[in-house]
Amino acid sequence: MEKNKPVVIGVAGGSGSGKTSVTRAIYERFKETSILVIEQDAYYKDQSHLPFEERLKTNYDHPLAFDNDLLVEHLQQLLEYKSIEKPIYDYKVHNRSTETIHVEPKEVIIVEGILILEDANLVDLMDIKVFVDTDADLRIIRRLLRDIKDRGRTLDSVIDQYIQVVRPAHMQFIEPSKRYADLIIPEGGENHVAVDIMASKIENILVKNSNL
Ligand SMILES: Nc1ncnc2c1ncn2[C@@H]1O[C@H](COP(=O)(O)OP(=O)(O)O)[C@@H](O)[C@H]1O
Ligand SMILES: Nc1ccn([C@@H]2O[C@H](COP(=O)(O)O)[C@@H](O)[C@H]2O)c(=O)n1
Repeated sequence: MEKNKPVVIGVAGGSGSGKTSVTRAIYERFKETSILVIEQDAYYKDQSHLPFEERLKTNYDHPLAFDNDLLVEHLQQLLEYKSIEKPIYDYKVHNRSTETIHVEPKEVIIVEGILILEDANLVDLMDIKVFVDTDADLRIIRRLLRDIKDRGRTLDSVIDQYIQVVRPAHMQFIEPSKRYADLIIPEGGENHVAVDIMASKIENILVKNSNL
């Protein structure tokens, strides 16, 4: 029997906005069905040719930092129910690992990342586009705590990167991409009403696709 077309949900938003929390909340709803998550961060360009000191200088909030061609190719493969080898990203060394993760296709695909609504080729593949909208003060506080705890950063480096790169790129690229969203979710994964609405929309699309 032929399989239904998978549903693709894009979860965008600024760094620290709560994209991962929203993604996790949706994942929990569909984990018994068939769901996978693709993080745009896994598709940061390979920088193995650069020494560590040079990799520190990369602007990781600019669209050109990502290998979106590979991300689009992988999404197209998953839409055809073909498996992929997803890259693994290491924030501590600012580079991809030499290893990959084998990902089997699923019925629900979540693509999550700061700049996924900025690329028309990615947007074209999405059935539902979400933007997690959280005030800048909360985003920087969350990012500070997370980057020091999980990503091997110092207080000074997080503040410096935020002022020099993250904030300007947010205003130039991320905030304007909000206009492509179908749903704008204030505050992230704790917004249970928004998560309920998304879950029922995903259910509807799954039913519709099964009747095609
Ligand atoms: N509603 C919330 N209240 C408090 N902390 C939160 C909330 N949502 C997320 N966080 C925390 O903020 C940090 C960033 O959230 P995350 O979901 O990873 O954001 P993003 O993926 O958009 O960068 C994480 O450490 C997370 O635990
Ligand atoms: N080597 C890197 C790569 C990325 N970043 C930052 O990560 C942010 C995106 O991740 P979120 O989970 O916060 O959405 C982005 O703003 C980059 O600045 C980094 O610091 N180092």
